[in-house]
Amino acid sequence: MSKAARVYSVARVYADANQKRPKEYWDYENHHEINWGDIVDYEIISKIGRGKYSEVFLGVNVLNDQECVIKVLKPVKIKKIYREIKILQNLTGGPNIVALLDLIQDKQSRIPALIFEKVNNVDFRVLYPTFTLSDLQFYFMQLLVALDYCHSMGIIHRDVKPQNIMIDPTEKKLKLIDWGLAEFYHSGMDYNVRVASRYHKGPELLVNLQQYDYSLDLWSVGCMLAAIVFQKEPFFKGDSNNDQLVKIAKVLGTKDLTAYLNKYGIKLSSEFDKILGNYPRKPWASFANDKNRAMASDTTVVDFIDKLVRYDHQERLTATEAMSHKFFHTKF
Ligand SMILES: Nc1ncnc2c1ncn2[C@@H]1O[C@H](COP(=O)(O)OP(=O)(O)OP(=O)(O)O)[C@@H](O)[C@H]1O
Repeated sequence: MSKAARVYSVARVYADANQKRPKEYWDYENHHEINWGDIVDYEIISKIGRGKYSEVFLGVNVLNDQECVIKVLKPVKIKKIYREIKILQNLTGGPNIVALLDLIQDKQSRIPALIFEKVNNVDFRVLYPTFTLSDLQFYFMQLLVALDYCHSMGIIHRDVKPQNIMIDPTEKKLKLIDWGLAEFYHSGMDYNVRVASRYHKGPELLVNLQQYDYSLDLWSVGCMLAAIVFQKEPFFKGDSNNDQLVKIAKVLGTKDLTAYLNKYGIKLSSEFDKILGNYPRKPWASFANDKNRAMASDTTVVDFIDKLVRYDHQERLTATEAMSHKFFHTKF
């Protein structure tokens, strides 16, 4: 991230969230006090996941017999590690945010590991197909509560996707995890667009609009909701980053994409000349079919998707606005 020569986009909400807080809150490169816990307090039980940046284990805290999740970081830039830790320290205790319980470090390799509360997650490929509109209302509200909280704390998650949302349906609990790509928002900064996973990348990332903000996370929420409602997982399935934009344009149309680029003075890379056609806007109703009719025929949920899945990041509902949408105030 770097200071921009031209400021062309500023967040509609929480633009000064970090500016009004002390430097120690957001300056993760220069302010990092870590009180390392004791590695002997934890034992590994089994491996539960492997990400790009870590290996994740189910563990136990032998002092209190509590299960936990141990995320052993792979060697990455130390700045990225400090950023994830600082963000987790700032957000732990917040609603529907996974709690960081401890930090440990291997004595020899000095490799750090993060200890988290464990969520009895049910895989989204199993869970989402069982959802009713009333479940969607409940869990998407919980997700928005988490996002509104992190945004109000000046933090963009930048990797919202089903794999990073842990849901325990028995306890009706949702936790937003994986803050490894999250970043502090400062207005007038140019950010790296190589964030989020392809299917959930907002148009801003795909057209190289670097002054994006919290609204990036709301695009990803819209993609997730559209995938469930229309039973099309993922909703936009690009074969590459450029193809991802083409897939989006085949739904939202080329005209609105051009208007978006013009509004912020962005020029599309010439790589798109050969692959981007002139597509009309596809009405949401055209995604309804016999299989998804139960949900896709509800006008409130479709209107909600429509207000999230917008090219223009400033047009999308903010997390606060989303929570007031009539979808959440309808009795199903
Ligand atoms: N608190 C938790 N409770 C239960 N399971 C968890 C928890 N934290 C992580 N996991 C599991 O471990 C996986 C990887 O965790 P995480 O996303 O934090 O790692 P990552 O290396 O950043 O992953 P990626 O490269 O996919 O972004 C998750 O998708 C999830 O299945």
